[in-house]
Amino acid sequence: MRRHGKRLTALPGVRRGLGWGRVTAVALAVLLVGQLDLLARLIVAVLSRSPAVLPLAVALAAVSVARAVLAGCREASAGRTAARATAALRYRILAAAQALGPRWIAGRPVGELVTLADRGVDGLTPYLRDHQPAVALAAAVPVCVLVRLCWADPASALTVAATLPLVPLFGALAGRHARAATRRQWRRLSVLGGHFLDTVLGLPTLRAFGRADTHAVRLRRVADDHRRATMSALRVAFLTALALELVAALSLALVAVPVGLRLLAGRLDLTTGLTVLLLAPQAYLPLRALATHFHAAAPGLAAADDALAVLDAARAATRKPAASGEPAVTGEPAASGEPVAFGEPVASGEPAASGEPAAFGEPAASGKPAASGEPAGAGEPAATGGTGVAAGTLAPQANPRLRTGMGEAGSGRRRVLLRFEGVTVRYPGRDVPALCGFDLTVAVGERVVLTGPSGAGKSTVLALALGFLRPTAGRVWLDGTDLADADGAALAAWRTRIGWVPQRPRLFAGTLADNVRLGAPGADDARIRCAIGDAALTEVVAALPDGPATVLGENGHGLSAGQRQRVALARALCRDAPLLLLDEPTARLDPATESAVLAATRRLAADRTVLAVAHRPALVAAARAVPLAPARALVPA
Ligand SMILES: Nc1ncnc2c1ncn2[C@@H]1O[C@H](COP(=O)(O)OP(=O)(O)OP(=O)(O)O)[C@@H](O)[C@H]1O
Repeated sequence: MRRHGKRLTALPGVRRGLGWGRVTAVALAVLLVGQLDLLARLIVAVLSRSPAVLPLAVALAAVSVARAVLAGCREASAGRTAARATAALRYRILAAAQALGPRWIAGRPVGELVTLADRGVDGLTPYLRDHQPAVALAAAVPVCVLVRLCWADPASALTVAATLPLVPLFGALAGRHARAATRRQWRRLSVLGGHFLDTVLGLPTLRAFGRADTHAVRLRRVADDHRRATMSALRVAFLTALALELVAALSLALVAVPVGLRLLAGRLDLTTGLTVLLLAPQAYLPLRALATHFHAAAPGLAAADDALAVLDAARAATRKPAASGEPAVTGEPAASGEPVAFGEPVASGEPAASGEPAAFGEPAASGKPAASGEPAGAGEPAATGGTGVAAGTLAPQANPRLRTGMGEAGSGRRRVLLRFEGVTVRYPGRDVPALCGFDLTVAVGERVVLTGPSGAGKSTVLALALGFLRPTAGRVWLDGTDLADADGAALAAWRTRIGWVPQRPRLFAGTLADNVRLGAPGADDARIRCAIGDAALTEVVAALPDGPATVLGENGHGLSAGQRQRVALARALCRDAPLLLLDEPTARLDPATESAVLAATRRLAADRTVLAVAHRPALVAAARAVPLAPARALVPA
């Protein structure tokens, strides 16, 4: 519990809410003692027909109202705190998932993440709304009651003080089992959520292959596991409550019986006896309530483990390493294999580190490589391109030349936008790396197409360029910034300059225009229409009932796979980004549509940098081809 406490209190409003909860707990404890004290006196006054009845009744009514109002305010505040904190945590989980990227999300059952962000985070409400305020009450009330009992009857106070620790002691013993049981229950629930969503999403496939029944049986088995885990958690909760009731009842008997005997023997006055009998149960009550709230909060705390793990993973993934090597801004030629800093020109046509040929359609080398030792950034005439911008700047519009790539070609020098140096990527749990010692340099304005057999690591290269992955070895330079040095904000800025068409594009429920606008939230209708036209979608959209305003179903339901691909292309084109990353943009298209999309892509690529993956010769013919061999072929046996 303490493990989470500190981190959960860092959520917005929680610290203030807990502070207010502690203050009101003390006030409520004082009011409770006063209320019961007055009640005891009032009963005695009524029995003895004392004239103090009226003032005592008025005082009791006033204290009762004050207590009720304070308790109401406290509950409302706790509810508000919990709602605010859970909303913030949910947002952070989604932001963390976004920072971790699609590869991380794809690596775990999507239903688990949904269950975590939904029911898991909801489970924290009882912890923040009920359990935390109950902790404050459990600390304040017994102390106030004991102080009052000490004053009224020290013998009873001693009995209460001696038996009171038994309640938290039994609670803690049972709590250990409860924590393990609820942890098991939460695990089963997330597995169930994952299976359920996987089954629903894959229902068409399952039905087509006649496997829906088998999956239903599996789902039932997982649901049974969850039911058993839930029953086990409930059993622990019921047994704990029973044990605590017994402890409290026995403890009260130890207080009440002597008080009764002393009352009968006339060794205790009625007011004191009544005060003790009314107050003593109140010392145990908040501790028993705390145990109940603990059981209600336990599932949320189990989910908090997972939520904090996701946030930690995102922090680790986007943390800027302390002393990683800075790129040497020395002005050495790119071919020397040294890292090239942002703003450093590369001689056009000069073989890159990987020994690739000059970019397609670009004039051959006309400029000499910068002499070693010559400062790369400074001292270059502005017209020759790529100068004067500090290394590490991934922000958009860092250099307007990036927009077009013009000028560099003319001057014979082109600035390096992307550079992979001896990059190796090994996915967790895989013996063979996905990429091994990969080298590639992409200059501004270049069009490069990665080719190679399935599994050669083409999509992995794009994931590195997007900053979704970090290399196991080697370096990736994103516009002169080492990917290893790029933190979350730098990567977010870098991605604003990228138009990306993934291999399996994801469309969202909403209008077709909204799906295209996702790439450029401020785009007006004319720009959307233009992007739709460029992606050869005009006829498709015209045939839809409401044109671009037609509402699509989940993941573009209502469009063919090829049409969905083109919507994703339109989204990337609409973004008007200087760098396009295309992962098989024309897969799933018929030859006629493919050539229309290719023509549009080539037109747009004319003033952009393009790194594409393609098996089809049509796209390869329009750019510099970089063949990739599967890494296992490069790894010595
Ligand atoms: N998340 C992952 N976890 C483990 N291994 C992965 C993961 N993603 C990819 N791989 C492995 O890495 C290798 C390269 O995958 P990648 O998707 O980059 O290949 P590709 O060349 O794009 O293939 P295709 O042409 O079929 O899309 C493959 O062997 C694949 O099995």
